[in-house]
Amino acid sequence: MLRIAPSILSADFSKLGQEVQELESSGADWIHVDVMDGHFVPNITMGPLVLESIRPHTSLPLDVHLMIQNPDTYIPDFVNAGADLISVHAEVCPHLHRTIHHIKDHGTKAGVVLNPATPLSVIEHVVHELDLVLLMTVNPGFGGQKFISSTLPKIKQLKEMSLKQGLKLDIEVDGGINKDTAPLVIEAGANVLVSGSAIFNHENKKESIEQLRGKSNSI
Ligand SMILES: O=C(CO)[C@H](O)[C@H](O)COP(=O)(O)O
Ligand SMILES: [Fe+2]
Repeated sequence: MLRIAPSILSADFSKLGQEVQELESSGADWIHVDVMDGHFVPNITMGPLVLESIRPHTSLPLDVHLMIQNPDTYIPDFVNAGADLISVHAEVCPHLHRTIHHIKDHGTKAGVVLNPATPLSVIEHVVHELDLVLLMTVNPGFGGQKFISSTLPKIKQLKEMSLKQGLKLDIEVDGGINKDTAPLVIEAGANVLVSGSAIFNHENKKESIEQLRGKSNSI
């Protein structure tokens, strides 16, 4: 099932409650929350307190993308703040299996994120334990970057791996997803599309979400 997960990185941070409500009424499936620490990525965004403050404003699943070093330390805080799914970057997890179990032991769904340069081989040993794999289609750190099309074969490869092993795995993509790139990633096998700037720069959020689903061709 295709799901659209708008990233609130492009929202107006002074009214996040209203912004998530509007995304929900515009047809979003999940809310994607980008957590950046200024170390793993050059940008700093939000932490568990912000997640907690938006939690009462939507019943949609909160999809937390941790772009932070030492994620294990902060997992309980994000769980308590209301995360439904927590994804960690393989690049910062020397004990990936342990970290995934740390998330799942809290009753929260677990995902692993791979940068464009990180191969699928790093998740081969844990893929059957995951709820989701998030393939970055830009280098993480900022919204509004250009989609890197050389990531498409990796999406296809992951879809094949998932089919071959009979996994119930969501394949999420993140970065530069808009009405032109959405059909490419869907064709390659992605079923969860994160999109920030394409939704927030559009005058009509409902229309932009429908465009990402391929239900509307208007601009
Ligand atoms: O993880 C991210 C950046 O690291 C964001 O989720 C992503 O960039 C979304 O923004 P856009 O759709 O504007 O590319
Ligand atoms: Fe993200």
